[in-house]
Amino acid sequence: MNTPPQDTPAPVAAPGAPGADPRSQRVVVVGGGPGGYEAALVARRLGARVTVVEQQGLGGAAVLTDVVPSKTLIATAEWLTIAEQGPELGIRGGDPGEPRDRRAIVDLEAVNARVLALAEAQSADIRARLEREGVQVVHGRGRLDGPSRVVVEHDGADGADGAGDGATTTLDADTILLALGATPRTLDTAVPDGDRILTWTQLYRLTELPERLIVVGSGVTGAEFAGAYQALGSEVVLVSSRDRVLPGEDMDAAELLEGVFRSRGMTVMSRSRAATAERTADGVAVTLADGRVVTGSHVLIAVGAVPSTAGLGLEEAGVRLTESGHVAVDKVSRTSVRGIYAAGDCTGVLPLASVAAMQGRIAMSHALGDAVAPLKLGRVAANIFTAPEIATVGYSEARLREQGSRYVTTMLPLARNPRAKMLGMRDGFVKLFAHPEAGVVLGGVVVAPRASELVFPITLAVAHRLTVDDVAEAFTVYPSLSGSIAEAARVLHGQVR
Ligand SMILES: Cc1cc2nc3c(=O)[nH]c(=O)nc-3n(C[C@H](O)[C@H](O)[C@H](O)COP(=O)(O)OP(=O)(O)OC[C@H]3O[C@@H](n4cnc5c(N)ncnc54)[C@H](O)[C@@H]3O)c2cc1C
Ligand SMILES: NC(=O)c1ccc[n+]([C@@H]2O[C@H](COP(=O)([O-])OP(=O)(O)OC[C@H]3O[C@@H](n4cnc5c(N)ncnc54)[C@H](O)[C@@H]3O)[C@@H](O)[C@H]2O)c1
Repeated sequence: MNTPPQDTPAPVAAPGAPGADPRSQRVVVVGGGPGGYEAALVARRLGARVTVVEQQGLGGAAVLTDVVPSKTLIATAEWLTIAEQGPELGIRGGDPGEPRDRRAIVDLEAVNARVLALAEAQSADIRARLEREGVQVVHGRGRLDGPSRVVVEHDGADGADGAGDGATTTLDADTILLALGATPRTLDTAVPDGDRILTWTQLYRLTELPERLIVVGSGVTGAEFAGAYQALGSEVVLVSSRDRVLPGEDMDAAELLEGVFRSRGMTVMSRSRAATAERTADGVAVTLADGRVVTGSHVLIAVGAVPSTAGLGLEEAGVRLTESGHVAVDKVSRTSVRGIYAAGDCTGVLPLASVAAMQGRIAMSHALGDAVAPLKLGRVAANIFTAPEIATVGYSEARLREQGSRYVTTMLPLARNPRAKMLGMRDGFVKLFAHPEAGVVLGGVVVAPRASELVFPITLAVAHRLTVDDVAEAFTVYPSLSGSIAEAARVLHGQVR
């Protein structure tokens, strides 16, 4: 898990505490992604008058272009990966065939239509929920006009606001939450055209599978899409500027995944920085910094994201931004301006939907004088939706080493687990980290199909400071994949003194 240090602006008093009646508080949330809409619900529950300003659609990038669409696409890829086991498990004709043969059975237009319909429906559900709870939703682009006012610029796209091009609405606020999110980082020398040179938000317009997809960037986004498109039937070249895929993740997990990618026929180019991407007569050409040229039918640029904080009057209002343009916040989501909070990807704390939502909830509890516990990054659970999935929780091994913490660890290969053998699963492992004397579980990594579901017992152990003996003594079903978690805890029992 990646846990960048948090900036700590000078402490300021919570505007709603102590004694202020939340019902007299006007809260304006700018940005309706998980950071914003979860916060709006908490603020309403605490009795405040709440307005959410959103320019794109409720649910934000998480629902409309990032989490929901990518995981829905990956669901189709996952079915094809499972079907590969068909012949081994005695199913005649169950094998979807070599990746290139899948082009005949995958209807990408139908896949993407499903993806987009699901995202739209979820966005509509969130809007309906907010309105049902009494949150006012205003469509438009919000910007700060000083420390306690938001001006909304309308583009006329939402008739419900009765506002047209150039019209503005002014919202005065006691508390403002900035939940602005981020957008794909692009390279000046690889300008996306939405057709052959693509960002991840543009992938869902494709009606046919890319014949040969070049993925630039081997972070979580690049790895997830490279794996998914390969499973769907595209030939995939993954261009990684670093030594290995997933440079920020558990090294054993990243090495295992890279091995799986290669064994499935993916070309993984490490220490290869893309310098330019250009259209050719029938596709694209990516030129690497060392002069090599990689050709393909399409290229996906997945080189990170930039916070959506520019041009919104933040610094003019006194909100301190970091060098990378993120809003500097402390562990209760306060910015450098009293009454202005920030949550989610625009803060750069840890770009996950779950963390954004938690930061937003914490901000509102703090602002409105409710009980609040600061954000604890050492407990976050995350998952990389590749095949196999990589789920992590708590402290990573890199972090434990970095901070000089003493720990004991064990890693059990999934191939030894009886249920995994029955299911024909080979690639994966369970790894636990624990304190060498107290035996408290500090973190863990699960690499397995559906690791996102399997990791929860470790999440509970980390959240409640359970020991390896607590985990080892709990019953697990026989046979089950989660049996490996209890088994790993039993191994660690012998190492804890
Ligand atoms: C491809 C991909 C897959 C991902 N998958 C996962 C995953 O599986 N699990 C996970 O936990 N995380 C995942 N993430 C990360 C996750 O998407 C983000 O952490 C999450 O979206 C952050 O939520 P947010 O509320 O900060 O911002 P966003 O979801 O980006 O929402 C911000 C909203 O604010 C709006 N906005 C911005 N500026 C203004 C303005 N001035 N006025 C009005 N509205 C404005 C934007 O239009 C947007 O709708 C993924 C990211 C990517 C790129
Ligand atoms: N499943 C999930 O929860 C999920 C999925 C996707 C993203 N995310 C979140 O988003 C964050 C960002 O992930 P990301 O992958 O979008 O960005 P990232 O910044 O983590 O990775 C981008 C990668 O691109 C490489 N790169 C940059 N320029 C390059 C070039 N010119 N040529 C080749 N490689 C180049 C970088 O070295 C880096 O490794 C993650 O840390 C994660 O928190 C989460």
